[in-house]
Amino acid sequence: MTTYTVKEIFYTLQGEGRQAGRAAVFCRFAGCNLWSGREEDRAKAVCQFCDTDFVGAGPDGGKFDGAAALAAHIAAEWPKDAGGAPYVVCTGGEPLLQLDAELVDALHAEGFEIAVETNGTVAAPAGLDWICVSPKAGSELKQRAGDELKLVYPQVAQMPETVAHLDFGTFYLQPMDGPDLAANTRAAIAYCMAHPQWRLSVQTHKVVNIR
Ligand SMILES: C[S@@+](CC[C@H](N)C(=O)[O-])C[C@H]1O[C@@H](n2cnc3c(N)ncnc32)[C@H](O)[C@@H]1O
Ligand SMILES: Nc1nc2[nH]cc(C(=O)O)c2c(=O)[nH]1
Ligand code: SF4
Ligand SMILES: [Mg+2]
Repeated sequence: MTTYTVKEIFYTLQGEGRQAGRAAVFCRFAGCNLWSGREEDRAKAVCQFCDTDFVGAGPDGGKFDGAAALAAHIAAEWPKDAGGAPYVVCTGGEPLLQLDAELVDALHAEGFEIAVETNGTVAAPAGLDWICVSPKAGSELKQRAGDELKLVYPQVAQMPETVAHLDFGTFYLQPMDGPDLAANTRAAIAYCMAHPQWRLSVQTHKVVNIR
């Protein structure tokens, strides 16, 4: 039986991209292939700008034995008899290191539409309902099609021109959060206005101060 290692599970609104504003259960898997998650390793990591703690187990996290057990735990976070389509966002860390066909089936059996937020270095399993790929400079992109491509901007070695031709429904620039957020936002706005294929993705959950 597969054991899944989960940092946290929580109910909130999707803050980013095309589904922003939609109620969702977030399942944040522990671990990533582009950074250990330890601050002392950040400067030598492939991905150095991560805004997320995905190490260990936090609220409602831990180890889950089997897809059915994890899917049941996720389903328990969705409000009962509330209407709307149950929606789960699998993120991390890197969710595709753990999200497999068994878990896809188990989440569908619980009635969920399944979204994933991935760095694209691992091909997605079949059957996902929404694929968001966020390419990272210095990594090899294996998942080259999906519903939205959401590029954190700017990344000098991964500018929009390098991925604009890929097979995605919508193309987003998401300003890199950190000390230069204001300047990065201005630069992303200028790029989108000069290249209308691209749209701006604001991290709205940070603006309204929810998880
Ligand atoms: C924490 S990642 C987890 C999923 C996956 N590992 C990935 O990178 O797509 C979730 C989203 O946050 C984005 N992100 C991470 N750090 C960011 C930052 N400092 N500013 C803006 N977006 C960031 C990622 O690019 C990704 O779209
Ligand atoms: N509200 C909210 N929306 C999000 N969209 C993507 C997130 C992520 O960390 O993957 C995220 C997150 O952490 N919180
Ligand atoms: S790939 Fe995603 S989870 Fe991993 S370090 Fe980068 S932003 Fe964070
Ligand atoms: Mg986040």
